[in-house]
Amino acid sequence: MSTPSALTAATGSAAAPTLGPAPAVVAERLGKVYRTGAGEVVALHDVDLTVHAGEFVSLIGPSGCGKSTLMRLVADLEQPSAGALRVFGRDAEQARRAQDYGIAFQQAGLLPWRTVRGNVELPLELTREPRRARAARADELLDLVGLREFAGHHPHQLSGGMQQRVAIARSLARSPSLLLMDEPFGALDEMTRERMQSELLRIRERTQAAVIFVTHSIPEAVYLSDRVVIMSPRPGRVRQIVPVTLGAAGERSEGLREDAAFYDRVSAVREALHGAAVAARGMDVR
Ligand SMILES: Nc1ncnc2c1ncn2[C@@H]1O[C@H](COP(=O)(O)OP(=O)(O)OP(=O)(O)O)[C@@H](O)[C@H]1O
Repeated sequence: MSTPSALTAATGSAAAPTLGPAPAVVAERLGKVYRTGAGEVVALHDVDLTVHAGEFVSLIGPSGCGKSTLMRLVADLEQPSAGALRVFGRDAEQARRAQDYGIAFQQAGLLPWRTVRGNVELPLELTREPRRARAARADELLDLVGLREFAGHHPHQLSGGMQQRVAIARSLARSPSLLLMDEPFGALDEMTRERMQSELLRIRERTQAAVIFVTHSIPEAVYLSDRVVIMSPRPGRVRQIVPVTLGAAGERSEGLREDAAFYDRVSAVREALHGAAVAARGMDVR
């Protein structure tokens, strides 16, 4: 069950006066039911969430609670069964056509027959960007993720972390105002993962894009986010939203991971997650 205060915090800005840029994402009473041969699966029910322009929000919750489904709805890869969804004030299909967002999911999803440069340039080719502009943009992005010298390599010649960096560079090709990242670091070892998190903070500081980030790691969510959204077990709802308040992306250094304020936020998210699980078990006992 969602707490009223969490929902108020989550949706408050949906009704706020339209000052400043439109929120990156507004979901109102969003629902998704999958219909399969074996019956119906209610993946999301009454999800209310606002992600502000430039904000970093992580989604965390038990396996199967609908995190990826929510991302797929925002990306217009699935259609909602109920409720409303706006991406920068447009519906999800318009936002996809306007290329308001970039996507980086767990599998880097690179085309193996293309070079690193070819992969990064792909979104620009699809929109028929002139060759020279494409090359210049790819150079810029490969610099940003520290892979310029690997431009001519193919994905299989790179480590997992490097492949993810290529995927992130590609997701930034059209300078999106929103990045959708579904467990992008899930398959990486701990050291590489921490390095990638720091890089993502740096990239975010440079691009000022809003980010919706799915993860199973509480410390990762806290280290990266402005707010952590805790979802309840299926059918997924927003159970609670934990503000992180550890400073801007550019102010978060490696040392923060040892900071008492960091541990405090990690505990707050852990308790909220635990509360969501207990509440769900309570609901099941009927
Ligand atoms: N295409 C589909 N058809 C039928 N059911 C689906 C489909 N995609 C997802 N589901 C179901 O919807 C529910 C939510 O799935 P989803 O992948 O969104 O969860 P998740 O929170 O991202 O899980 P995880 O943390 O394990 O990645 C699950 O019960 C899943 O089995």
